[in-house]
This record gives sequence, structure tokens and C-alpha cells, in this order.
Amino acid sequence: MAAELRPWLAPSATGPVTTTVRLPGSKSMTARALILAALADGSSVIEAPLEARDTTLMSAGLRALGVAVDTSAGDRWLVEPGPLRGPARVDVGLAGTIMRFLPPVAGLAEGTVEFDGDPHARKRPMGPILDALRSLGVRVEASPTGGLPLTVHGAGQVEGGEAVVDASGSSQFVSGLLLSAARFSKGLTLRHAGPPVPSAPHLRMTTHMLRAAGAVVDESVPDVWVVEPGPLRGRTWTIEPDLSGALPFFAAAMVTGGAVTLAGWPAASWQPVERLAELLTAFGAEVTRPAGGLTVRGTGTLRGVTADLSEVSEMTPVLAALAALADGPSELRGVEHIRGHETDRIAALAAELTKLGAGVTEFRDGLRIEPRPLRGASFETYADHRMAHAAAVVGLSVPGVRLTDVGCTSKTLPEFPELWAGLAARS
Ligand SMILES: O=C(O)C1=C[C@@H](OP(=O)(O)O)[C@@H](O)[C@H](O)C1
Ligand SMILES: C=C(OP(=O)(O)O)C(=O)O
Repeated sequence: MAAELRPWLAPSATGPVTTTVRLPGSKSMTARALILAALADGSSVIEAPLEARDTTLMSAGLRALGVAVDTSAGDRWLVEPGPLRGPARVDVGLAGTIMRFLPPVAGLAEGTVEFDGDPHARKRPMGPILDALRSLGVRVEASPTGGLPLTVHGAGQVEGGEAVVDASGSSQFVSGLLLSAARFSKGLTLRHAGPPVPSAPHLRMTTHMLRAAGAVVDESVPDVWVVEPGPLRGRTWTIEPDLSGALPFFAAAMVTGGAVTLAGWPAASWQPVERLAELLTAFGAEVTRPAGGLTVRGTGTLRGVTADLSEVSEMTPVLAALAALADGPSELRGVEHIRGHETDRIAALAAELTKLGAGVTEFRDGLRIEPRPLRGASFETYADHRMAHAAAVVGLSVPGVRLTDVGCTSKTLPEFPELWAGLAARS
């Protein structure tokens, strides 16, 4: 069920934002930990998980399949695997991680599992992963458009073996298949065939976490992943703070000439912190890693950049907001597939930044953004948390940016409006 719209006037900053923020765990790591815990041969603990719509719905989906997921302690979730079974219904909300990671798990269940989600979830691409699942022996019925709503007729086991997928539309097609693959009778040899797979760091997060759960994974050949059949171990997962969720807060430092530190940042991370640091440095920021933190400092200069964002595609909306406030033009390319994200993000950014007064050229795979004097306007958020983050960043320096809905931020950071208001108040 989509929630009621919550219109919101983005607060403006009156001076530099200098603060330390504590943010919840990574959405992507929490989703993977939940799946691997559900498929393990013993219980698991997930420390510092993300508590937000995407991960709450993932927990509910796993419970519907027979897994005991106890989220009552908030910052310490307990997962006790059980025999996977239908009949079950799974609400995916608007979460790519649920719609791509759970159908392979449903194939391992005994019984029928029905999947559906928000209106826009029905438009997100699913065909390639469903075709690959079918080729591995799973019976799947999809809507005439090839996506949600869909039904997986689980047979209690998946044969597995070799499959080919075109994952140019989403790295999640690969991650979703790999996460369940150790439990397929023959394991999985998956080959990608098509234009490059985006979001490579998310694939590395998948294989890293699979290995940490005891799976044997070979990714030595480009575009080929081999997962041996075998057990997954229950374990304690400690989730890192969400880097993409932190980006709007870092952007606040850059836009206002302040400094924002993300507390609890680990010495070694499985999120693309190096790539993000490169990009923010190109925009003019200084990025440092004090012990236990990650700090982004605005230097008073915000430069336009030309960059391929395919590795960090989910960060495009906030980076586009920075580009609209920069002192020269930017070209953000290499992200055609984000037209299949929570909304068509390229079209949405072009429309909304244009409304604010920026000069925007839309390409098939990205945007050219020419900064011009901006003005307040109504900013449509398209049920997309990261469009809301982008609007909030522009709103810091442009009074009168009115979001049609800030409630959509509950997808990955329900406390966003309050955290953001607190941040602006400290400027
Ligand atoms: O596996 C994951 O957790 C994700 C992979 C990426 O998906 P795409 O490859 O579809 O961009 C990313 O954008 C998304 O927010 C999360
Ligand atoms: C693309 C995103 O999400 P999803 O996991 O729903 O694909 C995102 O969070 O920016």
C-alpha cells in the first residue's frame, strides 16, 4: 500500500552546516544479510540493520516463507531459518532488492509464492532474471509485461546449473541469482551477455558476503560467476552505515561550505567509498577518513564535473542536485538503466531541475546540467526517496523548494525529514 502523500517545504540553510551524523545501516547489506541468514543452516544475528520500508518488507516476505525474523530489538535482528514453504504472498513495495532477491528463494520453497508491489514496481524490469530462473528449472508465471505481479511455483528445490542473463538493466539480476545459488542442487554458473552490468560494487558486495557465509565463489572470469553448491553458515553480520543514504548529508556540507562527518564508518568497507570520494573531490570537496568516521568538507567551491556514474548509479539524483548548484556545467553519463529505478530518474531529474531553473539536456544514458540562477518551485518526488534527497539538497540554498511528498524517504531512511530539519537548524 502506498502511503498518504506528505508535502514538505525543504528547509534552507542560513550558514555552513558543520555536524556529525549517525545514520542507519546499509540497505544493500541488510537485504543480503537477511537472504543469506534465511538460507543458512543455523541462526544468524544482524547487528545495526537498516530499519526502513525496504528491509521491513524483506523481513515480512521471508517470514511469509517460513523464516523466523525477529526485529523487535531494533538494532539486533535475529534470524532463524525454517523449512521454506508456500502458499505465501510477498509485498515488494518499490524495492528492487526484494523483487530480484526473493523469487530465487521462493523457487527453493515448497508451494506457490505470489509477488506484487507498488504501482511503479510493476514497471520495473524483471524479464531477464525470471527467464534465467526458468532456465534453471523454476516455474514462474509473470504478468503479460514480463514483470510483477508474478507467481513462483516453488518445488522445494532448484536444480541450478548454467544460466545466461542480460544484466545491463540491473546488477540485481545477478545478485539475486547468486545469493540463492549455493542452495541450488548443482550450484550456479551464471554468464552475463549484453551491454555492461552497472553497479559493479554491488556485485562485489554480493560475492564478498556469500564468501563470508561460507559459499565457494569464483568470479575470476569477467561477466561469469560460479557458486558451488553447499551449505551457508549462520553468523553475525555487522552492517555498515549506508553510504548512499549519507550522500545528501555530505552534499549539505558541500553546498553550504561546512563539514559533515558520518560516524561509525569502518576502516574497510564494501560500499564504493573510493569512487564517491573521487567524485566529491572532483566537485570541489575535501574527503577525509578520521578514525571511525568519514568526513566531507565543503571548500566554498562547487565545480561542475564530467563523470561516468555507472558504479554509483543510485547516487545520480543527489549528484545531479550538486551539479545544478555548481559554478559550471556537468555531464553525468553511463546510467541509462536508472530509467528503471524507483522512477525514470533521468526524465524525472530533467523535468524537476528544469522547473527550478537549471538548463538540462537529457541523454539516453544521463544528463547535462547547466547551472543558472535557481528559484523555488514545486518539486515532484515520484515516490522516489532519492528524488526527495535531491530536492532537499537544492532547497538548502534555494528557498521555496516544495516537495510533493517527503514520505517516500521511508523507503530507506524514515527519519530523513527530522534529521534534515535538525541539520538545517544547525547551519
Ligand atoms: O544490489 C543492490 O543492493 C543494489 C544494486 C543497484 O541496483 P542497479 O544495478 O539496478 O542500479 C543499486 O542501484 C540499488 O540501489 C541497490
Ligand atoms: C535503485 C534503488 O533501489 P532499489 O533497491 O529499489 O533498486 C535505490 O535505492 O536508489
